[in-house]
This record gives sequence, structure tokens and C-alpha cells, in this order.
Amino acid sequence: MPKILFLQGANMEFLGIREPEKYGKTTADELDQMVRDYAAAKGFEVEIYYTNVEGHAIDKLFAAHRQDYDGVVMNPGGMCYAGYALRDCIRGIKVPVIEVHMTNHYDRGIHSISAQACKGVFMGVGIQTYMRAFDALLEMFKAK
Ligand SMILES: O=C1C[C@@](O)(C(=O)O)C[C@@H](O)[C@@H]1O
Repeated sequence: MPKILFLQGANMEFLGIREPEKYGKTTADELDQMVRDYAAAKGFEVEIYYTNVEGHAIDKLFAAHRQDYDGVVMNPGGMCYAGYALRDCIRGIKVPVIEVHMTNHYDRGIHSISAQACKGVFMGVGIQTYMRAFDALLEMFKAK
């Protein structure tokens, strides 16, 4: 069974509470349950990790590399704007990382540094954006 790390970065623990007009009303706990249900339905193992600290995200990604994870779905949240160390970590690991943003960066005129190192990026379709990123990884595993 493929092993996927679900990594939520800066401010994502406040999902459903902060700026619901942008990020919706689904809470982090509800999203985690959706992801666990999705993993059970689609047949993958998932570890969920939240951090507001870029260095901790980097530690977790190196651990995913060492533990032979098959992929990572990551919303770096506020780490994306200046995440140069995160970007370089992603460049150095063997595990493919798919970056997720619930909102459309093009519409908002913002830019992700960490996305430069990712295998792919999904954005703009709210909470469903996460599931599309899991789907993409699962398709990649099948194609291997
Ligand atoms: O925290 C977030 C959420 C976000 O990653 C998104 O999911 O749309 C977009 C980021 O720019 C922002 O800092």
C-alpha cells in the first residue's frame, strides 16, 4: 500500500476559523477526517502532520525520504512566500511532492517559492484541491 505524507504548513491548523470567505468553513479536523476516509476508500496509508515552523516541515520531509514514503501532499500555507529552505529541501529528496493551495494564486497575485521544486501544483478549487492532489499521486504510482 502506498504511503503518503500529508503536510500542512503555516496557519493551516486554523482552517475553517481564519478568513472563511477565502478558505471556507471546513475545519482542519474535518479535513483530516476527509483525508483519512479518502485514504481508506482509495487504498493508501496516510500520515497527517501540521506545523507552523518551516524547519519542522523540512525535518518531516527528510524523515519521509528516509522512511521511503511514496509521495507528499503539502499545503505550505504562509511558508510558500519565502520558503527558500523548504524549496531546497524538496529539491534534495527523492519523494515527489505535490503542492496544494485552496485559493488561486494567479487571481490573488501571489507566488509560491516552494512550488518551484514540486512535481506539480494544484490550486483554486477549495477543499477539493487536496483530493485532486492525492489522485495525481495515485495515478503517478500506477504509471510506475
Ligand atoms: O495560508 C495560506 C493558504 C494557501 O496556501 C491556500 O491554501 O490557498 C494560500 C497561501 O498563500 C496562504 O498563505
